[in-house]
Amino acid sequence: MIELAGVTKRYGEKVVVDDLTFHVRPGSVTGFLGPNGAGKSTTMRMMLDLDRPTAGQVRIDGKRYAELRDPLRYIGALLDAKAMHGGRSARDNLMCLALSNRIPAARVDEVLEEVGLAAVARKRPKGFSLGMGQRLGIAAALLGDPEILMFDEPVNGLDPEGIHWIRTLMRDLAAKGRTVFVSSHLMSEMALTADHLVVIGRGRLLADTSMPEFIAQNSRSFVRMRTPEPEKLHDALCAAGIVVETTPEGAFEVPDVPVERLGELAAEHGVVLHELSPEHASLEEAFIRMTGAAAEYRTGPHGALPAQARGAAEDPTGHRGARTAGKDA
Ligand SMILES: Nc1ncnc2c1ncn2[C@@H]1O[C@H](COP(=O)(O)OP(=O)(O)OP(=O)(O)O)[C@@H](O)[C@H]1O
Repeated sequence: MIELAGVTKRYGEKVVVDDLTFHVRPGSVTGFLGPNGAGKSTTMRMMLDLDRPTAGQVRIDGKRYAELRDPLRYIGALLDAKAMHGGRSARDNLMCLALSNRIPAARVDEVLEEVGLAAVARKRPKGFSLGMGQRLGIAAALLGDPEILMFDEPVNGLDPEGIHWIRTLMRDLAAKGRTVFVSSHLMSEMALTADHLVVIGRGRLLADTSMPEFIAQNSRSFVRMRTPEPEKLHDALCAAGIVVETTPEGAFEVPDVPVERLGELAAEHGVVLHELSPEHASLEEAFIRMTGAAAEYRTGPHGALPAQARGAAEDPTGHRGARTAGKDA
């Protein structure tokens, strides 16, 4: 279990992590989501005692990191896959870590096997592909067989096989009762992996919720209807007890009614339809809406602009209730 209480980090005047309080529990994958620059890596660094909070506390199984005996046996982390010594073999890199943390040497070969790098164990990481580097970083995280695992953007730059492998690994670790904490800026990725979500924007906590709850709240299904006779359609739907929302463009969005029933109703009342389409709110867009006002950089018509220069109250998607058709996540 990882516990954060009022954790804050300032660099000069800038508050990068702002009073974060949440728990990361065992037996599940907790996704740590936020747009670029939200403060995820800084938070993870503070969890690992690589950065000191300006205020607040982090506890690992009730203890401060510095109080942990053999910390790699408690908590293993992939923060920066390039952190390995490029001139030493993959095996030697892990061997150094093992020796300095009183981990048996035999464990090095075990983890190399587990991450699929046994064949290149004697090669130097500087010649490794991005995916091989990530696997080596994960081998280091697994070395102490820790109860808690932390991965910072582990799928970045990986091919589909590598992504699938990491997803499966995280799910397996959680199924074995481990605490798995993984950061990402992609909701779609988390929807496939995480049981629980902690969302931050500009260092602040925006959501701390189970994945099913987030999906239930944000993946609303509805039918979009457009007609040149809006009043007639509106009256017909209201007479049938159906609640509609009108978009700024004048379309109707009707939740929780089958598309067939709406088509039949329109036909019964002789209403001409120009559109009748079932849609889902995408989880990715729900996430963008949630974090949009808190995003540090957003793409404007002239490229990326600091968000504060664009007015924080503005809807980041450019229009109300942005939604897309198609499958969630
Ligand atoms: N040592 C530092 N000194 C000053 N500012 C820093 C320092 N480290 C991070 N920051 C700033 O803190 C903010 C949060 O950075 P952080 O890397 O934690 O975000 P992140 O959510 O991990 O983003 P990304 O997804 O882009 O990695 C950024 O504005 C960054 O520029």
